[in-house]
Amino acid sequence: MAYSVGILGCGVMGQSFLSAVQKCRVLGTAEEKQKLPTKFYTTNHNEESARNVKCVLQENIKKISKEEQLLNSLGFDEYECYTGKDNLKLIEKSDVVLFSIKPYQMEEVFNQIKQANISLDDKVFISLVAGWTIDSMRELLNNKKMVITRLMTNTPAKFGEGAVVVSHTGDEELLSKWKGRLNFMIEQLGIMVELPESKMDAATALVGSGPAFVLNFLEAMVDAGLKMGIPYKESYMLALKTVEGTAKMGQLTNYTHPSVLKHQVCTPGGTTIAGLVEMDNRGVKAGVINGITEAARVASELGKKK
Ligand SMILES: NC(=O)C1=CN([C@@H]2O[C@H](COP(=O)(O)OP(=O)(O)OC[C@H]3O[C@@H](n4cnc5c(N)ncnc54)[C@H](OP(=O)(O)O)[C@@H]3O)[C@@H](O)[C@H]2O)C=CC1
Ligand SMILES: O=C(O)[C@@H]1CCC=N1
Repeated sequence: MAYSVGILGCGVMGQSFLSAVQKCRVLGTAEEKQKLPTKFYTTNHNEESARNVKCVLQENIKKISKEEQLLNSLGFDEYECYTGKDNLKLIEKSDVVLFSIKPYQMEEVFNQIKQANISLDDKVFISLVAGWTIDSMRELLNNKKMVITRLMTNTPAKFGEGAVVVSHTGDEELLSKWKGRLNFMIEQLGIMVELPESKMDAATALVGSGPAFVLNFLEAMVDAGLKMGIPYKESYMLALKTVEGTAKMGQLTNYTHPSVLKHQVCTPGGTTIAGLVEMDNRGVKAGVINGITEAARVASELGKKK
């Protein structure tokens, strides 16, 4: 069944979502493409950003296909970019609506939707918005039946390299109709796990904010290389490959506990244990744990600030 997707708030994350889905639309098999939307609508706050979304996506396609193809030659039946004033038009035209506006913009937009009296039972709402619970969305919409999915991912999702946490809710019959297609579309963002919605604030901290934490560590590694006289580019390349290689090693050893892999690097009386002890003295590990749990605490507060 052909279906349409509207991205309400097509900024950093909305564009990441579109880029990942678009990549499969361009490169996927015929069977895969059948599970993806054929029509896309997007809204942005202002006219210039709305126009820019189309340019960004056209550029993406050129990069993926390495050919001068046009959006409409790639199996997109329809593609339109609106401004925030047309959010209701986007919702009316879309079977699935992805909300990727900021948390403080949600209440106004949801009130607009409620006042417009659009029939919602056959629509699917997906929210990427940190802190907003499914219950709070259902309450504002006064709808108990429709499928509402919460999604948390991160900026690497743009390249299909995201970590994704998803929770689906809604009427059982509607869910069974949609779940397969929604999961296939969402899997284009990266590795996906389904968890209860109660874990979404934790996911927001670990996954959503995660790239910034990893980049903070990476920046420190690059700076350390520079301090020891390694030129910037070489320092960045080496630090990046060390992070990437270590991440892959975790996967390739079937998720062997990090402490076991860490032990393999430590020569008695050697460099690594000296470095680790110094980092422990400076509270690096406790700082990371406290930083991530503090991010989760803030996530739990975001939906309450109305
Ligand atoms: N950034 C991240 O790493 C992650 C963010 N999130 C969540 O994703 C959501 C979006 O974040 P992010 O993409 O970073 O934010 P951005 O500011 O990049 O995107 C928000 C978009 O919403 C548009 N917008 C604003 N008001 C309206 C309106 N009334 N109607 C329609 N569109 C509107 C803006 O338009 P314009 O371009 O014209 O300003 C903008 O493009 C947030 O809720 C955040 O919690 C989740 C995971 C990771
Ligand atoms: O910083 C934030 O609030 C958002 C949510 C996760 C990543 N960015």
